[in-house]
Amino acid sequence: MAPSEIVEDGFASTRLFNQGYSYTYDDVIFLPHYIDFSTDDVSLSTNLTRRLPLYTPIVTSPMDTVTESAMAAAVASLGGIGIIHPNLSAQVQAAMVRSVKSRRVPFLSSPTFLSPSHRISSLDDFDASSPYVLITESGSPRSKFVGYVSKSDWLNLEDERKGSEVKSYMKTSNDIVIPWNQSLDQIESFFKEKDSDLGVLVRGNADVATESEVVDVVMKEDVERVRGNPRLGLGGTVGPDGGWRVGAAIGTRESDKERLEGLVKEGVDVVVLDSSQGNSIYQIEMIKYVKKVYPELDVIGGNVVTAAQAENLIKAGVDGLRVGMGSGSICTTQEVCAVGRGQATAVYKVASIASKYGVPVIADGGISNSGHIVKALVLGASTVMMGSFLAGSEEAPGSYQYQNGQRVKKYRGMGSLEAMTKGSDQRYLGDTTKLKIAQGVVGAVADKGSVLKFVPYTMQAVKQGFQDLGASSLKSAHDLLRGGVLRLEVRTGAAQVEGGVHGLVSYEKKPF
Ligand SMILES: NC(=O)C1=CN([C@@H]2O[C@H](COP(=O)(O)OP(=O)(O)OC[C@H]3O[C@@H](n4cnc5c(N)ncnc54)[C@H](O)[C@@H]3O)[C@@H](O)[C@H]2O)C=CC1
Ligand SMILES: O=c1[nH]c(=O)c2[nH+]cn([C@@H]3O[C@H](COP(=O)(O)O)[C@@H](O)[C@H]3O)c2[nH]1
Ligand SMILES: [K+]
Repeated sequence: MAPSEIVEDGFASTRLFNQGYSYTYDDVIFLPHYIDFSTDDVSLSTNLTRRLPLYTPIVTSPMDTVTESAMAAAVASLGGIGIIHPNLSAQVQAAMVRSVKSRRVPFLSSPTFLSPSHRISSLDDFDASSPYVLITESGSPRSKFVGYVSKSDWLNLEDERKGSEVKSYMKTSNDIVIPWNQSLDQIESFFKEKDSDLGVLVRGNADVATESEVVDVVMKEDVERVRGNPRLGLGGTVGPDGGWRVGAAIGTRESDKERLEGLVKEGVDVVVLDSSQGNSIYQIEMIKYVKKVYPELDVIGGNVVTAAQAENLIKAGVDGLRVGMGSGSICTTQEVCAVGRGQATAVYKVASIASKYGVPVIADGGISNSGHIVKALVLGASTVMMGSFLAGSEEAPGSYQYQNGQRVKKYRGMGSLEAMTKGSDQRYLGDTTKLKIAQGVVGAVADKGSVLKFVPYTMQAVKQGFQDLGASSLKSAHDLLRGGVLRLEVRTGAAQVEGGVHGLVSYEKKPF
């Protein structure tokens, strides 16, 4: 008798997920399969939506402590994509989309802009991310670059000159202007050639005020910082215009149609309808509206956790689905509303249906390690969306603080009272009730350094997981799972303890 006839090695996915349990990622484990390729042969290329391909299956969460321009540019440079959050004015959200799309290298700064007749009254006029104030003809980024002031130059001015118009002391130089779409190599040679420490990235006709735009200021050390990170080996997520691709989230209210118009004008590549329960008349109407008015734009619906919810949104016309209800690290939806689903089960069920229609699925929330990413992708997701995993990075909005001696960054739920009162009052208060109920918390996450460093390491770990499963691509993983070749088991409480580090007096966990 063959061994397979004597023992049953785990369950096929259909059997495991049809027992009436809501499984989380930690509840389930894959049994290893057969390796006949190296980790370098594993491709994680995928699709975010029907028409938007990615080299890396990473999507950043549209939350105000996770995704603004710097995060979206950095993750796009790694082959993933960022979704700009909507908890700010429509104009600022659209400007962030434009800013991401005007970059080819993930620099971080967002300098202050002034016109030649403005005055600097204190160091507070400099943005924390940049030691320079940039001077343009109109005082906004969208006009001709005329000069700059550095913090040290301003501090070294005699006291009586500090309050005068910046044009009287700014430095001017056409020598530091670099076209926005130059590569890291080209920018590096520029610094060598000009023997300069500072460059200003400019888009459009640098000589004409109304046709030019300052995209960023870059210092020599920025080039070295970006250069010092591991590369994923493939190109970034570049759109047809040569800039990074980027998405944005919107709601389902009437005012969101105007917000969307502004985003489309700036070339947004994909839009996410942001809701905890996407199977609603509001969302279905919004999907139909977007598909009718902007047929070229892919729209992601959600969130959903059941096959029935998913089918409704697919029939309404979505190009991608976001899966997860209450599984996020800052989410209290399951406690507050008694609704949701274990994330492993949710991803498996929704992806099983969505794949029949060719609609890619984003596994959203609950990811805290590379193993969770492997599980999400193998269970049928095409990408993973992450909040807490990215919120402690340099690229996330906000500055680091110290909490009990540890360097941390704030991370909060978009349904927390704090986030709701910041921008989305109207959305949350509904228009009829004044009672605010939080569905999320405000917290902090540890400093993780740059996503340019830890994301490539994480994806290397994901490739090793795929290799152990004998899957050299997402498609092959999904085929093995649906064909019943890949076997799974539920881990008991003791099995979960055994699978973690245990029995040591002390240890240091250094993933790379
Ligand atoms: N994934 C998850 O488990 C959860 C995520 N969140 C996050 O919190 C944020 C907001 O989620 P939600 O509160 O679900 O936002 P939402 O905008 O879908 O809903 C807020 C309220 O407004 C109502 N509403 C929406 N469109 C309307 C319209 N056109 N007319 C009248 N009423 C309308 C909804 O029915 C709901 O009562 C999102 O960022 C979401 O991702 C919140 C809770 C859970
Ligand atoms: O119940 C919730 N209340 C909230 O206030 C909230 N804010 C975000 N989200 C969702 O959580 C996801 C991020 O989860 P992670 O931190 O686990 O990656 C996000 O991508 C969202 O789907 C919320 N869910
Ligand atoms: K939760």
